[in-house]
Amino acid sequence: MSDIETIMRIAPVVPVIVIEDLAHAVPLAEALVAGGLRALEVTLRTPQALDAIRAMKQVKGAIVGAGTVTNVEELEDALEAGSEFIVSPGLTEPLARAAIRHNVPFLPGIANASDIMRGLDLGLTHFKFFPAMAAGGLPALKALAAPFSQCRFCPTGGISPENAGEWLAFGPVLCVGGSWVAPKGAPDKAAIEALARKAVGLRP
Ligand SMILES: O=C(O)C(=O)C[C@H](O)[C@H](O)COP(=O)(O)O
Repeated sequence: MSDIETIMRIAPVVPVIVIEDLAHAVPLAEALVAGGLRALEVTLRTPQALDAIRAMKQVKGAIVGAGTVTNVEELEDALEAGSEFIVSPGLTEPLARAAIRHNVPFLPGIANASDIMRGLDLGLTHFKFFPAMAAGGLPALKALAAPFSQCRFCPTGGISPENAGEWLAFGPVLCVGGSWVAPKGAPDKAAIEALARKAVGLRP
C-alpha cells in the first residue's frame, strides 16, 4: 500500500467526485485517467458512492479513494469497498486512530493551528486544507505552514484552474483538490480528458 505522500504526488490535482448515477462512474474515471489524473476522490455524499468506488477501481491506472469520510463507520465501509486512500473534511481522534489502525493512507482536513497540532500528536503530517479559499486562501496557509515545516498540504474548496497554479507554487502544497475536473452529469469523456490534461499542466 502506498503512503499518503505518494498518492499526493501522483498528479497536481485530485478530482473531487460526486457520483449521482452509477453509470457515470467508469466513463468519468476512464476520462480522468486518460488525461493524467490517476488519484480519484469519490465523495461519500451519495448512496451510489461505494458502488462507484468498486466500479472505478476496475479502470486501469486509477487509484480510487473515498472522500467526505467523517466517522469510523464510513471509513470501514469505504475500505470494504476497496478505497485505496481516505480523505476527510476534518480531523477527529477516533477517525484518525481508525485510519492508522487500518494502515490506510489518510488525508484529514485542517483549518487552523490546533487542528494541525492534534494531527501531529497522532503522528500525522499530511493534511487537506479545507475549506481552502473560505478559510483565508493562500495567505492563511502560508501563515499556518510556517511553524509546521514538517507538514504538507492539499488545499481543497474553491480551487479553480485560475488559482491552482499559485497554490501549487507554494512548496508545502503537494497537490490541490477540486471538483472542476469532474463536472456533474453524464460525462463528456473528451471534454473531461481535456480538463484533466490542462490540470496536469497547472504545476508551475
Ligand atoms: O466533500 C468533502 O469531503 C469536502 O471536503 C468538500 C470538497 O472537497 C469540496 O467541496 C470540493 O470543493 P470545490 O472544488 O470547491 O467544489
